[in-house]
Amino acid sequence: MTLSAERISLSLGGRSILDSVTFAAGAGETIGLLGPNGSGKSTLLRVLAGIRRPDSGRVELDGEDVQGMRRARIARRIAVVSQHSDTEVDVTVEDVVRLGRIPHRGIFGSDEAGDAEAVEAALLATGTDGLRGRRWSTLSGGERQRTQIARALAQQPTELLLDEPTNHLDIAHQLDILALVRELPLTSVVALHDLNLAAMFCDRVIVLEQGAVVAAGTPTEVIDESLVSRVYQVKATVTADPTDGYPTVRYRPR
Ligand SMILES: Nc1ncnc2c1ncn2[C@@H]1O[C@H](COP(=O)(O)OP(=O)(O)OP(=O)(O)O)[C@@H](O)[C@H]1O
Repeated sequence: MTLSAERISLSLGGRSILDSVTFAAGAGETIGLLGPNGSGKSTLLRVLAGIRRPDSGRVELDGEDVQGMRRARIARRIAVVSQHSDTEVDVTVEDVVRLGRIPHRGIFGSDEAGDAEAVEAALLATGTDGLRGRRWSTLSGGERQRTQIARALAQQPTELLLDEPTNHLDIAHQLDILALVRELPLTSVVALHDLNLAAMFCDRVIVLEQGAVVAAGTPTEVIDESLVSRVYQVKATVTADPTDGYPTVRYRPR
């Protein structure tokens, strides 16, 4: 269960958006995708999910080219939580989570017991079981985000791609969602802005700047004062947390 990108390049509107991006996520790894606004994180996630075709390079799922795979087959493997997941129809939380089961429906219908079990497990894991009957339009931003993550989990993917999943979440839910992602036996690629959370929950991080990978490795190897200053143009003090050793970033005013 590995997802890899090999020299992915993509231009949009005459501008280079992804520039020869290469990386491989091993089975069960949580990879943090870091980089400033507009550095190409969401675009790379879309390419990894087979939603956007790169100009050159290839994405492989267990060694197979994603571009050659049927959509339904990709959807049984890869679940995506995008930044602006929304729904036009005013359905309930449970209905949204149940959408995650669509890729598993065969021509002879679905495994109803399996579907119900997956939906239940996803609701429980994300703490949305208490919201199951609530209408989407009545949910807060954080509740919507957790519902979308539940939908992705109900899909029972082997790879999970999340675009800023902690957006809108309070601190407790940020910690809970990232702990959950890390504990799941899935390969996850997570776009994140918060370097401290990335340090706490990612096995490895990849840093993009103007579409190119400028650093990659464990959070301890990558997240340091020079990176924060070079890539984000922010002065910071980075220390190793005395308890767990993770790099801890304290920003200075600009
Ligand atoms: N369809 C498009 N046409 C032209 N430019 C695009 C298109 N989609 C994205 N871009 C540009 O590609 C660049 C990368 O965008 P992307 O959304 O991947 O960045 P990001 O790192 O996810 O940013 P953020 O942190 O702000 O979410 C941006 O400059 C964006 O304006």
